[in-house]
Amino acid sequence: MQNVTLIVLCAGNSSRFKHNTKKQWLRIENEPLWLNVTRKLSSYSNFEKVIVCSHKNELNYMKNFCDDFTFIEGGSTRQESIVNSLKEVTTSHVMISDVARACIPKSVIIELLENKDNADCIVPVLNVSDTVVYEDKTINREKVKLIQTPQLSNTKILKESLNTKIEYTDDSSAIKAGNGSIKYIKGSIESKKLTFGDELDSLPSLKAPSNNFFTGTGFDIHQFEDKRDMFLGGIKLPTDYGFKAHSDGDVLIHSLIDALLGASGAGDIGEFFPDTSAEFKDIDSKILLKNIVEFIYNVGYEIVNVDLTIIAQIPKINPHKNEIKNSISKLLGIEKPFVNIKATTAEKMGFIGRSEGVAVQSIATLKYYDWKNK
Ligand SMILES: Nc1ccn([C@@H]2O[C@H](COP(=O)(O)OP(=O)(O)OP(=O)(O)O)[C@@H](O)[C@H]2O)c(=O)n1
Ligand SMILES: C[C@](O)(CO)[C@H](O)COP(=O)(O)O
Repeated sequence: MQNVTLIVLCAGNSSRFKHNTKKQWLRIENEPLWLNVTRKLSSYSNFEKVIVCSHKNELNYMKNFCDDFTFIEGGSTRQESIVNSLKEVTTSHVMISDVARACIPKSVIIELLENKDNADCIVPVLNVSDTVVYEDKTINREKVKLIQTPQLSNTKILKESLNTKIEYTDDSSAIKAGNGSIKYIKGSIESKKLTFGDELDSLPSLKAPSNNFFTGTGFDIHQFEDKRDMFLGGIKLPTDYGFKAHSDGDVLIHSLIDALLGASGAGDIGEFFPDTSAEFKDIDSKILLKNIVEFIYNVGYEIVNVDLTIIAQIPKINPHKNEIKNSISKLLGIEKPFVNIKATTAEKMGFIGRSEGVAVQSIATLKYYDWKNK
């Protein structure tokens, strides 16, 4: 066993990527990119521990995918994510890689490890063969290096070097600033970092996402309460009673959220928005749905269609169906024909039949974002 921990940084926002799906969640067949990258890197050597540093919104979801790694919540910058992850590192050395470098060859990992004791930080680099202009002046390209990851560092020295308020863009810059020694090894074109949305062609060796469909169901029920506004499907209905709830009580949106979470395997509404939290008291459920829709797109899905059945003795739903459909279509970011709203009474049976409340049953279908065909 190498006295080395592997950290894969997956906590970024992909803000320059500008696809609805974050780059770490692109699917390679059925596997998210972060898992594909971490599995490949961890198979290249005998690491003592493998840490996956995850965005706080995705930490619990990521944990569903694999029991073999340690999952750590990242910070708001790459450096903060490293500092958080380093708290779990007890080995003498640590290898840190960006998930955004998806196709690192095994030879780079082997060479890094072979050089482990030759400096405080071992860094793969590429030389530059194009002319380089800096602020309108052509500079000596022989002196320019393109710095890649993974970088292999002495853990103690890296921890000390990062005990600073200065933000470094990579580990070697921090170690160098603390007068640590650096050894450069040959990097690889295949290790190119995926940064911008139009760079997807830089992953030719990765397989396209599977064309599977994913289905989830949702169900929610709310009792009426007098003198409350009634919200259903994100619109306000003209009644003098609403729903008893911790939030605004939009039973349709809550049911739909559960269907979306079900289809993506992400748990249920209570895991995202606990009804014990003051933050969600009387909250507009449209905000909750927008949050979940962003999550669903971020983690690699597109919404195919939803079908919602409202079970209500009162109020009458038919006059409002079209408005609800428009509202849901807008909130989900899908065309109206892919949102179906049905309504039925309970034939005066049971508590819904006695006009004590409303239930909504939902089904949602998702597919993976097809990043190969964009
Ligand atoms: N708070 C952060 C920011 C970045 N990273 C990781 O650091 C690497 C840097 O690559 P980059 O292309 O900058 O990724 P993002 O930060 O996601 O991209 P952007 O800056 O465009 O939002 C990525 O693996 C990213 O997941 C991280 O773990 N935590
Ligand atoms: C660490 C890094 O990959 C080295 O090239 C790079 O600096 C990280 O990229 P970012 O865009 O600064 O996050």
